[in-house]
Amino acid sequence: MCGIVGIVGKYPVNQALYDGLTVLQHRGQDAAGIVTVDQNRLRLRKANGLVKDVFEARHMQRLAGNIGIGHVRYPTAGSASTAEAQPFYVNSPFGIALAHNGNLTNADEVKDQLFNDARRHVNTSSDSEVLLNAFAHELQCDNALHLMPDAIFRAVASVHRKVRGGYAVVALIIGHGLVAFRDPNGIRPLVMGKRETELGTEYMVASESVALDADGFTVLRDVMPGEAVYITEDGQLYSQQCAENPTYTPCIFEYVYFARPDSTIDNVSVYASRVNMGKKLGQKIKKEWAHLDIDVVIPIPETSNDAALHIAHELGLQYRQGYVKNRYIGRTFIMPGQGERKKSVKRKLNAIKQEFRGKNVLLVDDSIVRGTTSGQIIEMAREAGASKVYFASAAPEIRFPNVYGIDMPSANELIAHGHDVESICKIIGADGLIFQSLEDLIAAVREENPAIKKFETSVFDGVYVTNDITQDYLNRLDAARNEDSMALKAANMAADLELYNES
Ligand SMILES: O=P(O)(O)OC[C@H]1O[C@H](OP(=O)(O)OP(=O)(O)O)[C@H](O)[C@@H]1O
Ligand SMILES: NC(=O)CC[C@H](N)C(=O)O
Ligand SMILES: [Mg+2]
Repeated sequence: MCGIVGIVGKYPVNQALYDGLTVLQHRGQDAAGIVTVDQNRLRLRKANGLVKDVFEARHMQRLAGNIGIGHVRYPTAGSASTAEAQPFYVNSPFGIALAHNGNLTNADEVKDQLFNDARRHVNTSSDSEVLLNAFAHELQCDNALHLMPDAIFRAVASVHRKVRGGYAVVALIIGHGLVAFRDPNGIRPLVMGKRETELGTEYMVASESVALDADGFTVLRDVMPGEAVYITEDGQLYSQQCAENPTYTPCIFEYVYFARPDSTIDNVSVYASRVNMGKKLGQKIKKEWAHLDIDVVIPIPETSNDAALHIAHELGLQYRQGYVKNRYIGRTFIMPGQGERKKSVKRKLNAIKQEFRGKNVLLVDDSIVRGTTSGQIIEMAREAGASKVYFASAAPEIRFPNVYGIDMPSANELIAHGHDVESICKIIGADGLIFQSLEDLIAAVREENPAIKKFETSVFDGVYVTNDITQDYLNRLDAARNEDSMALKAANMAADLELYNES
């Protein structure tokens, strides 16, 4: 789940882009990049690493200009090479840079088509470079010296017809301005806002509203599924629905795990949805586990904190922060490779013994994906002296791969795949395990915005909203991106000479 930002300002935007990316760091920890336009030229800095490490003072000085976009990456396609850090760039037409959150499900076909139709070469294995070329190709078809808003919207409409999957996009077109668009199902989030200055209105788009808050922009609204927004260099704002049959189907996992609680996505406060998840799961526990003698509720920091507190309230039990989180270690789930993830749990979390000794504890997490966290955390609870360790997950069992921008490519790596609750409980070593039902999860989020009738819930139910996911596709995805093939790719990567090679 990457993070994207874009600003059309009246003053230099480098610092605001940097600050926006910093508060979106939880969406991608692997690479970061910024592109600005200065005197008709694109200025680029991108590299692997956290925002604070990628941009040094000398890079920030180079990133001049009042208009720019930025990206933090969590790879879901291609490799982890610096060459696949974003934004990507093509020089024709006009000079375009693009940043993408999401994942295309027909990138290979589109890539072949672009070569056959337009002799366009895509140099990396990133689906985002394919998306950029698809957009550039459609803009090129117009053949005008300067594109009017209608031409840009026509190009986005053609992109919607040709590419499939999840995508929220920001792009810069030299001599024109910033274009932002969202896939026709609205799987990935995108919000826009504005800020008044003495020189006029500045506009910003971002994956989450928290980036707008950090930069002092006020939220105007979400970009609608299928909609495109075009803000010219001098600050004229145009928007148009570009999809033929848009549906409002945002990814429910944003609310479960990805987004920050202080963000509002599609008019749903992420925090409020997590409170609701806690309340609903608390009620279920009360009903189904009335016979259990739980002493205390303990969250697994940090995403589960809000849900856990409300489970405790429902049960009338104490909520205790039994684990301390090392603030210098990032999120485990979005780390590349199971080895890294496994090692990081113990470096990241440590138990406070007094909260466990002789007690029956209920540990709460937002979700169980590969079981990396839960298995180790339960072991820690026992080592700290817990008598019984029960476990509750605020999301249902994750049994199916994700194809829209979350790196869960292989069903076999999911702990719930092919297992019922009892056997998952055994594998993670708990004395009892309970999951939220999908119905309750959907209700928890919908309560905050009933206008959303449906969510993208494929990891829980195997229903893919783009209607193009076959077992054959999932098999190919698994073969290309499971742990073993990614490890092999990483080993071979050092031998690749990258086209993008600036430091
Ligand atoms: O079953 P797993 O494969 O371990 O994945 C699920 C865990 O990973 C995430 O935590 P993470 O450390 O990424 O972030 P957090 O600090 O925001 O909770 C999530 O909150 C769960 O704790
Ligand atoms: N998580 C994402 O949004 C990833 C974007 C893109 N598919 C990449 O791998 O770079
Ligand atoms: Mg967690």
